[in-house]
Amino acid sequence: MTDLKSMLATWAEKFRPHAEGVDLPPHHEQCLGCGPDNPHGHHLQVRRYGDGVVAEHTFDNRHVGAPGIAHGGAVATVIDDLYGFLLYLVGAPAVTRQLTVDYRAPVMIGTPYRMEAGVTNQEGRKLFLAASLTDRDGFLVATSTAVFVTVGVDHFTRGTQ
Ligand SMILES: CCCCCCCC(=O)SCCNC(=O)CCNC(=O)[C@H](O)C(C)(C)COP(=O)(O)OP(=O)(O)OC[C@H]1O[C@@H](n2cnc3c(N)ncnc32)[C@H](O)[C@@H]1OP(=O)(O)O
Repeated sequence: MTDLKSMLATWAEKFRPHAEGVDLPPHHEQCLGCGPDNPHGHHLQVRRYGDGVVAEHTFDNRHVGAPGIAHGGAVATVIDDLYGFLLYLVGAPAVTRQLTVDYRAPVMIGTPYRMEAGVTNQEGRKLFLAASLTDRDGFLVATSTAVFVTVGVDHFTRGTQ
């Protein structure tokens, strides 16, 4: 299990501008969205793309809802985690206050999708975010918006009390 101390020790290296196209580091090793050591996780790999972030992602049989189709909650999980990489570029930790997903078409198991996310507006502590998921033909499968609220490190100590 990732402890808070080791997670925070790596944050200065994460919450800074990263070069275009580079792989961004996971939030921590056990993160459900991107942690490489979480056997139940999505192992999302994300790159900086201009002012936003991009990932190519394929859902597998651990994430099935209806046969052959990704569970909507799994799709929302990955989108939520993708937003978490924008925080590196913003330069401050934040958490999801509101997340909406418009499921325009089924997300198929075993099919690669391109996911993009960016910041549409920032007002004080509030970050307004948007994301999209498209297939290889550029067909729009899902769109999303979210409101994240920046928090201090003390927010994360709650999980260790
Ligand atoms: C390190 C990053 C890892 C990223 C991993 C992926 C993301 C995640 O999974 S995060 C986990 C899920 N999210 C959570 O657990 C968060 C739970 N919620 C909370 O802890 C609190 O509600 C928290 C911290 C978000 C906000 O609480 P608090 O600090 O009291 O702020 P609060 O005053 O309620 O709201 C802050 C501002 O947001 C505004 N706001 C709240 N909800 C909304 C909304 N839906 N739309 C627009 N604005 C909103 C408020 O009006 C307020 O605005 P202003 O400052 O102008 O008055």
